[in-house]
Amino acid sequence: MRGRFITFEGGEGVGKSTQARMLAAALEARGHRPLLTREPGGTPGAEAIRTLLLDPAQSFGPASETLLFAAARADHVAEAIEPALAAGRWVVCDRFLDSTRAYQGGEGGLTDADICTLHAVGSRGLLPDLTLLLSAAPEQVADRLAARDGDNSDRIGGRPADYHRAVAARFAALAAMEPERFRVIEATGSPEEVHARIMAEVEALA
Ligand SMILES: Nc1ncnc2c1ncn2[C@@H]1O[C@H](COP(=O)(O)OP(=O)(O)OP(=O)(O)O)[C@@H](O)[C@H]1O
Ligand SMILES: Cc1cn([C@H]2C[C@H](O)[C@@H](COP(=O)(O)O)O2)c(=O)[nH]c1=O
Repeated sequence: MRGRFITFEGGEGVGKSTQARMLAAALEARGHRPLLTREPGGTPGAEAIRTLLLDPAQSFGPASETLLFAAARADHVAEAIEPALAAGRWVVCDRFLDSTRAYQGGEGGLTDADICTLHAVGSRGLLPDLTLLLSAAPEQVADRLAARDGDNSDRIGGRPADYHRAVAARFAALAAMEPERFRVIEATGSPEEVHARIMAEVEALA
């Protein structure tokens, strides 16, 4: 039986990586052998593209930035995600297509339709079974981010607050457009409290 594909989405510092690790551990405790992975990245080639994309010393126009995310994803899907799903493993991925739609869509580069076309060509249109959108106001996670990053934001995380507000609005719009795939998870409270909300959604999937 094909495995399940679960993605975590949301803005900077809302707790996606923390919750992805907690979900993978919970699945392991239930006897699964999940693949825990991330974007951009997850394969040697995609990790190399990640280094380029997040390097503050690099500069890309909106279209080239979008194409690089799509190229990294195509490699990740072909080399890691699809083989794991085909082998019956669950895949837990920290960011995926919806991050490109929210971060690069509407920024003067490619349209949402263009991004979905690229995904159809590069990654055979693979969509998650469940997308967990972690939601918290930027001011609610500002302390977390400051403690984790200090002044060391990457090329995209370091963009102005207005950009990140627009990203949050696009995530919310995507979740409203696809309620069958998305679950919006309140990301405030302790990691354990957020994890319990997530497990309630994952139980419903299994
Ligand atoms: N529920 C929580 N309460 C308090 N701190 C948290 C919580 N969840 C995560 N953190 C801490 O906040 C910081 C950001 O969390 P994490 O790296 O999981 O977020 P993220 O969404 O993956 O961020 P980014 O997209 O910027 O990589 C980390 O230092 C983490 O330990
Ligand atoms: C997949 C993807 C990511 N981004 C941005 C979002 C973040 O600023 C970085 C990734 O860093 P993280 O610490 O691993 O969350 O990249 C993006 O703009 N578009 C995408 O498709």
